[in-house]
Amino acid sequence: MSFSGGLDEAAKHDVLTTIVVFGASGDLAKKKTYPALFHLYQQGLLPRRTRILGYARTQMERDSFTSRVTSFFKKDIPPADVESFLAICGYVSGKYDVAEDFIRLREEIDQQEHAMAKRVEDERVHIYYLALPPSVFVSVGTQIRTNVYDGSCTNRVVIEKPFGHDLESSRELSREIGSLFAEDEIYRIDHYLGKEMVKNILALRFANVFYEAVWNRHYISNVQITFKEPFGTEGRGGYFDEFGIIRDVMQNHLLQVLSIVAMHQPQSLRSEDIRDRKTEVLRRILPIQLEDTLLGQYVGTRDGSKPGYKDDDTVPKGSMTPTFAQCVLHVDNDRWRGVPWVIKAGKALDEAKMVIRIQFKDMPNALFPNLARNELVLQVSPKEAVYIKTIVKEPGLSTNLAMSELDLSYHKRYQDVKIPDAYATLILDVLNGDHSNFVRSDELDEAWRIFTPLLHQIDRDQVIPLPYEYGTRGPKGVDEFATERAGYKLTNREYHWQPKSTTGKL
Ligand SMILES: NC(=O)C1=CN([C@@H]2O[C@H](COP(=O)(O)OP(=O)(O)OC[C@H]3O[C@@H](n4cnc5c(N)ncnc54)[C@H](OP(=O)(O)O)[C@@H]3O)[C@@H](O)[C@H]2O)C=CC1
Ligand SMILES: O=C1O[C@H](COP(=O)(O)O)[C@@H](O)[C@H](O)[C@H]1O
Repeated sequence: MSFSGGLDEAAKHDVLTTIVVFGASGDLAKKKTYPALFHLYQQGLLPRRTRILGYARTQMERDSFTSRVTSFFKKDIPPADVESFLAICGYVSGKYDVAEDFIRLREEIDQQEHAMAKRVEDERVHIYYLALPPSVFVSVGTQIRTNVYDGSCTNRVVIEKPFGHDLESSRELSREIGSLFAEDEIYRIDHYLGKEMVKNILALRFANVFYEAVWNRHYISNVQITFKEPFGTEGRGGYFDEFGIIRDVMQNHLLQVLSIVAMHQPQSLRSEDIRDRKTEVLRRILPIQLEDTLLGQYVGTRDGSKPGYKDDDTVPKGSMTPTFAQCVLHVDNDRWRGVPWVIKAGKALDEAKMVIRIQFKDMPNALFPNLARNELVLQVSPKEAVYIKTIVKEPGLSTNLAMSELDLSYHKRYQDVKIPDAYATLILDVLNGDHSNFVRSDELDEAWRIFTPLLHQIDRDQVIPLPYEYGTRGPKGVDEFATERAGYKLTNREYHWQPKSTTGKL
C-alpha cells in the first residue's frame, strides 16, 4: 500500500497490459468491472498500452457487447471518451471448459500484444478477472493455466467471492486454485477493502498520535460494526438463500473491517506486513457461539407494500435462511481482552448504512456525574464521515453540558473530491501489483474458522430466525442485545448525528 504518490505506478511504467474479463456478459461485469475500468481509463490511470478483452459463452455482436458493458456508465459522460475506451475493448466468445476456445483467446491476446509492442522485450502483464459464478472458477483457472498462461510475463488472477461456503470447501477451493497459481498471483476481492473509509482506517490509526494511545481495552468499552440495507433480496433470493447474511456479508466484509480496526501496527506499509497483522488478530478471535448470536428473517409490511423474504418466488417456501444477524466476537489478546465486538448485518432494514462505532469507557472521574460516553464513529456509507461524539458546555449563558461532535464529513470538507468506486481502486491496486487490499489464503482460512462452527450448528439444529418487519430496525431484542451482551450504552436518545447535526442535552 502506498500513501505517497503511488497512484499511477502502472500507468507511468507503460507496461503492455492485457485484462481479460471472464463472464463479461454478466451482472458484475456490467455494473462494476467495466464502469471501474472506464473510470481508470478516463483518469489516465490505465497503462497507455492496455487492451481489455471480454470472454463469455454468450454470442454477441460488437454492438450488443458495447451497449451491455456501457449500460452502467454515468449518463453525463462525453461520448468521445466512451468511444475511445471502447476502441481498446474486444470480446471473445467461448465455453469455460473447452481448450480450443482458450487457445483462440490466447491467440487474440498475442495478436493484440503484437500490435501494441514496441520491442520484443517489452514488460507485459496479463490480468485475468474472473467475474464468474464460483462453480466455474476451477475449470476456468485450469484452462487459463494450461492454454493461456504465459510464464514470460506477469500473471495476475482476480477472484470474486464467495470463496467457499465453510472452512472445508474454502480449503478445497484454495487448494485447487493454489495448484494452478502462486499466492502472489492471486487477488481475492473483498470490495469493502476498496472503500474510502475502510482504506482510511490505517491512516487514522497509525498517523495520529491520539488514536493509537487509546486504542485498547483500557479506554474502549465496545466496538460495533454495522451493515444495514433498506431493501430485501428482491430477485436475488436464489443465490442468497444458499448463503444467508452471515456468509454474504459478515464472514467477509465485516470481519475484514474488524481485522483492520483491531490489528497491531504493521511493520511497514508493504502488503504482506499488513496482511500478517490482520491474520495475526484473526487468529486471536474465538469461534462465535450460537448463544452470542441473534438471527432474523424479514416478513412483509403490515400494509402489504413490501414483500417478505419468503414471498420472493426464488426463495424456497420453508426457508430458514437468516437475512439478519448480530453476533458478539471476542479478540483474545492483551490489547482487546474483555472488549466485546458486535457485528450486525441485515437486509430490508430501516436505512442504508455501514458504520464502525467505537464506544469509549465511562469518564473515570466524578466532576461531572452521569456523563454520556464518547464515541468515535467512522461512517463508511452512505456518506463518508469521521466524527467523535464529544461533550461540550452548551454554548451561551447555559452551564449545562451537551453532546456534540467533532465532525469530519467528507462531502463538506472535500467538496471537490469525487470518491471513486471501490472496484476502481481495487483494479488499480491489481495493476500496481499491490496486494494490501486483497484477502490472503491464511486470512480466509481464519475467517472461516471463526464462523464455520456457528454456521454448521445453525444448519444442523435448524435454528429458526426471528421475524422482523421489512423496513424496521430488525427483530425484537436487537437494541437490548448490544446493551446486554456488549455493555453498549446509548449515549443520548435526543442526540442524532447528521451531516449538519443538532446538539442534545445530556
Ligand atoms: N453481481 C454483483 O453485484 C456481485 C457479484 N459478485 C461475484 O462476482 C461473480 C460474478 O457475479 P455475477 O456477474 O453477478 O454473475 P452472473 O450470474 O451474472 O454470471 C456471470 C456470467 O457467467 C456466466 N454464467 C452464469 N451462470 C453460469 C453457470 N452456471 N455456469 C457457467 N457460466 C455461467 C454467464 O455468462 P455466459 O453464459 O455468457 O457465459 C454470466 O453472464 C460471482 O462470484 C459473484 O458472487 C460479487 C459481488 C457483487
Ligand atoms: O457483497 C455484497 O455486498 C453488497 C453490499 O455492497 P455495498 O458496496 O453496496 O455496500 C450486498 O448487497 C450483497 O448482498 C453482498 O453480496
